[in-house]
Amino acid sequence: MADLARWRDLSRLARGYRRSILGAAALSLLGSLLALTQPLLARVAVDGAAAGSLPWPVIGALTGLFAAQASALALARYLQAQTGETMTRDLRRTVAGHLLRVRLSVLDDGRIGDLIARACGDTAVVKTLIAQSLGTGLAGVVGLAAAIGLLAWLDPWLLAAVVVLFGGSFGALLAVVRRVRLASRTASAAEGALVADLERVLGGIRLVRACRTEGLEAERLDTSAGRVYLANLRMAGMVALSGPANDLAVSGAFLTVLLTGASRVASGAMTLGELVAFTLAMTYLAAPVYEIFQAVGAVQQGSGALHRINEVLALPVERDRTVAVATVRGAARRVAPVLEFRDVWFGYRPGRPVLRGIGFTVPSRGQVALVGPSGAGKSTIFALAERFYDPDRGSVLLHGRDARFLPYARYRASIGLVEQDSPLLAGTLRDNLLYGAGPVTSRELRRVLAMTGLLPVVAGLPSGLDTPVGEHGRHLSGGQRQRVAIARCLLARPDLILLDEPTAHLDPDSENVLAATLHEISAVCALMIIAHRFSTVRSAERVLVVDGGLVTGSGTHDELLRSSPYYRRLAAPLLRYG
Ligand SMILES: Nc1ncnc2c1ncn2[C@@H]1O[C@H](COP(=O)(O)OP(=O)(O)OP(=O)(O)O)[C@@H](O)[C@H]1O
Repeated sequence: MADLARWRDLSRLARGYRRSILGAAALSLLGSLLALTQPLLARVAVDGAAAGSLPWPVIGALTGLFAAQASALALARYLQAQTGETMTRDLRRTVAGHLLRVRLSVLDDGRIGDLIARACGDTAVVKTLIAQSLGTGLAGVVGLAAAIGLLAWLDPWLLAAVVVLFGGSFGALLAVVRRVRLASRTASAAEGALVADLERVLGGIRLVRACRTEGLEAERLDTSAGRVYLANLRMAGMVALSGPANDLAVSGAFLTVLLTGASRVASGAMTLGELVAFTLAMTYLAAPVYEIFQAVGAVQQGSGALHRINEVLALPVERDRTVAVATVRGAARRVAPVLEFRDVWFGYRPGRPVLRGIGFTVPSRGQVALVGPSGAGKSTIFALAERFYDPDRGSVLLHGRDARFLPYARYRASIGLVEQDSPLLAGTLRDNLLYGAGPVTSRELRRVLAMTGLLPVVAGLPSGLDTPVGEHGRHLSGGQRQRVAIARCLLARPDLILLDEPTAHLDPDSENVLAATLHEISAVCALMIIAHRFSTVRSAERVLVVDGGLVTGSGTHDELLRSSPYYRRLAAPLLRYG
């Protein structure tokens, strides 16, 4: 059953490349057939030479056949390699495209490094499968049948001896091939784990250095590398085992043919030319047998990789519902809140709700501040507002429309997100500002830079907007990164910006710049802020108190100070340090 599924997967994969696979198979076959005619000519040449005259036209034809065979095989190999490369490229595109759309809940659990290994390593294994197996295997089967036919025609008795010897090694090899598949899957999984470990360590290299855990991490990587080594070694052992078995069968067969043949030539039952022709034809038997084994081995290995790729392609992706939704325009857009949570329940794990019936609205202008103790669910509210996750119950509405029925791209175009650590991509400052923004005029860019207080920053950089920001924007300060992230959001012209305020202390100047920026922004679009600073809470038109996955209070700062003892307690540190 599993075998059937494997061949089905393979044939589905090969469907789009049928022409080049068949072309390569035809060329390989042509090479094999050209090879098979050589023993017949060799027999005439050797018998002629034994009789005392060299038949030059036959020798010329034989040389021509050698050249034609070599050319056909070279072309076949190139075509196979090209098909393998094309297929790998297409598979990588498909896997990468799929990974970019995979649901975030899946990525929360999955090991990113392992997914990278599958997208890069396993797709390359599949290439080997294609390059080695499909075309060659097909040609090998036909070539084997033709070689057996020729040998039977030359001498059926000698062939019987050969078949017995080859048959034994065939059985032994089949047993090995099955184990190779399992070992290959283990090796790929171990390799995925190693890449995942490396990705984790390099991603947190500053933490590793600061905690002086290089030795510990090196040990872990050693262990993972050791697992890959062992799995590959086991596979190599099995492949190596099959080699001598094959060689033994081939040597035995040759010896038997030469000994039996020599006595038959001596007794006059066979000419020397016939024995040479048979021996030559036998060498052409070994090649297809080898090709078939290689193909079966490659299919076993490749199907392990294909299985891992199929697992990635089976991961659920964000899919737009096919419901026509009219754009909300004009008055309706102005009247409806830009964002509404209506009795939203959500948990990362089944039966463990983090949000327990959250409800609030965000008007189309002004600032709404979210405050609450650590772990209350503030970031989770942002994650649902961005539709990184879907609510388990209740609904999120954008301009009064249920978010579930809006295309993801359209929904997210309306909502900008500025995370606390404001990750930037490597590239120039301009690249980062315009990332995902669409066409932007230089006037607009200047206006946003002024609004976010970035003009002096840009002026101070060696190449202005074209200065590289370094990996994750490390050449910029935390505050500057935050403002670049805000500017990037603004350039995409969203209706609402979600901003997770930095917890780190800002100097008074930076804090004033940020407060002024937020004030200006809230005049052009709605702003929802996870607030860590008294100044932010104070200037918000509305404050939402989130506690234990519920909104437990709502109003202005002053109203809440009067009405909510809990808020008073919560705001005390803000009042003290803000
Ligand atoms: N990706 C996740 N997978 C599983 N649980 C999560 C995940 N993210 C958050 N949680 C859990 O959900 C709860 C709410 O977390 P959340 O980050 O929303 O709180 P928060 O109010 O933003 O906290 P803080 O102010 O400390 O950032 C916490 O118990 C947290 O452990």
